[in-house]
Amino acid sequence: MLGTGSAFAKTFYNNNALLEINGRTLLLDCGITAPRALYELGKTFDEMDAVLITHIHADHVGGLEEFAFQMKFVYRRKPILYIADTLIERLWEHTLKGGLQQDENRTLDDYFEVHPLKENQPAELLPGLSVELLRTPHIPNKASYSLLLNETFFYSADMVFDGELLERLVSERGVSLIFHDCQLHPPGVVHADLPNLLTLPERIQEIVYLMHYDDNQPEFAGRTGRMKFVEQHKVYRIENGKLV
Ligand SMILES: Nc1ccn([C@@H]2O[C@@H]3COP(=O)(O)O[C@H]3[C@H]2O)c(=O)n1
Ligand SMILES: [Zn+2]
Ligand SMILES: [Zn+2]
Repeated sequence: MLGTGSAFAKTFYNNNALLEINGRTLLLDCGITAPRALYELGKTFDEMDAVLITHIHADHVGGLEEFAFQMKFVYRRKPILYIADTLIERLWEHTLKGGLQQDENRTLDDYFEVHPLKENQPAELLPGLSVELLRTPHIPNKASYSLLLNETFFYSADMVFDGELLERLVSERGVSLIFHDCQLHPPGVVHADLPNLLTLPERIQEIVYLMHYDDNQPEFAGRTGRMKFVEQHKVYRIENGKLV
């Protein structure tokens, strides 16, 4: 985990991750703090084979301008950008164009090999890694996509609590591991809050790991039921859909 913090956290970096599989690396969201977090882990943008964006908030896309510029002018390579088809225009027009456009014609395609993803359609993003985008509620009228990785690992984008979805993912889709954003203090208007997550049955809590939390997270040690916190800069090994 590059970071496990909320958008406003200062002692934790933005909730971004590296997914490594068969020698390839996917950057999972690229927030404002991603360049710094990579640097502290001794990694460079050149080590990323692709980046996947869940939704357009700065803690998930704010590092993309530096990523694009470094890849173009330092590493001289076009990385793959995986993103929902519905977000492509918005990402360029509303987030990146101001910094990246240098002449009239320069677009997202000049910096990234853009691979649009469709929701509910699994795609193999790296050899051995399938990803299905699930549109989950975050901000009204603003698309945000959680991820189903290799059919077994649910990684929430920012989303409000949806206990029924989690139940269905476990009982009908065979999900065996859940990393979920968690706002520690209610009310979770645009995120799942801890009291809501604590209403999950224990058998689901057992497989839930909490992330995207505020700086006061240490105060909540021992107050998360059967759920555990995802830890920043920790490497998690996942085999057959389970942490090992
Ligand atoms: N309608 C909104 C929009 C945003 N926010 C806060 O701003 C943050 C943006 O990044 P985030 O990680 O989605 O968390 C959002 C809320 O803290 C919020 O609380 N309500
Ligand atoms: Zn966020
Ligand atoms: Zn968000």
